[in-house]
Amino acid sequence: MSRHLSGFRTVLSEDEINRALARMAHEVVERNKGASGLVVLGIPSRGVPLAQRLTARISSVEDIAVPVGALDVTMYRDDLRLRPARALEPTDIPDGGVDGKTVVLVDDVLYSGRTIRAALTALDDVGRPRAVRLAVLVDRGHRELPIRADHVGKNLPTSLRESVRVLLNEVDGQDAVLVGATADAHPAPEAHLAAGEEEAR
Ligand SMILES: O=P(O)(O)OC[C@H]1O[C@H](OP(=O)(O)OP(=O)(O)O)[C@H](O)[C@@H]1O
Ligand SMILES: O=c1cc[nH]c(=O)[nH]1
Repeated sequence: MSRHLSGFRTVLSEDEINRALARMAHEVVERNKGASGLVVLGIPSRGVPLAQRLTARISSVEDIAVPVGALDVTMYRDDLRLRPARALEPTDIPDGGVDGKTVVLVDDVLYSGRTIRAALTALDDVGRPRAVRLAVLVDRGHRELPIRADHVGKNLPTSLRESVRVLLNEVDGQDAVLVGATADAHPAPEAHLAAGEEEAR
């Protein structure tokens, strides 16, 4: 159980996160038939350290350096007016860019899919990859857009009233994935609640 959040239960421990990332790294290499031509981009905030960890594992599997960076999607969101203002985070595209490369986007949680839609639009302003793939630590369901992940650490069926919290050492001083009911963190999209749609898919 987390030391930080009462009412939340642990669904992935530090060891389980490490194992999930190791598996995902092998999957990425398998799908790409190696690690050449890959560019890994994390979506701030916690997607960035996850991208760095995933890339380190891919590099060690294949024994080549894989470029890793960050892609901020803040200004590309379609819900800017519906959410509290957020600070911009750095975008850091590795030397060599993304043109003709296979970009692996990395995020901690996949939920409505709107963050990934924004990432695809942000990527348009960076270049034209050969392909874009998506790796997420947790897929909690409840998509609002036709977006799916290629590599998933854990599929986690959730209620719309629950929130998933990913804690990472680099940011939080602890590795864990927690789920719990909350009134504040990731409210369910209004449309779902208005329609009375509540429980796990
Ligand atoms: O699929 P979606 O509905 O877009 O939700 C997923 C996004 O929500 C969280 O980010 P959040 O906006 O909470 O900010 P964070 O990156 O600082 O955690 C999470 O990190 C994903 O980026
Ligand atoms: O529960 C959720 C939903 C979106 N993003 C998160 O980090 N957690």
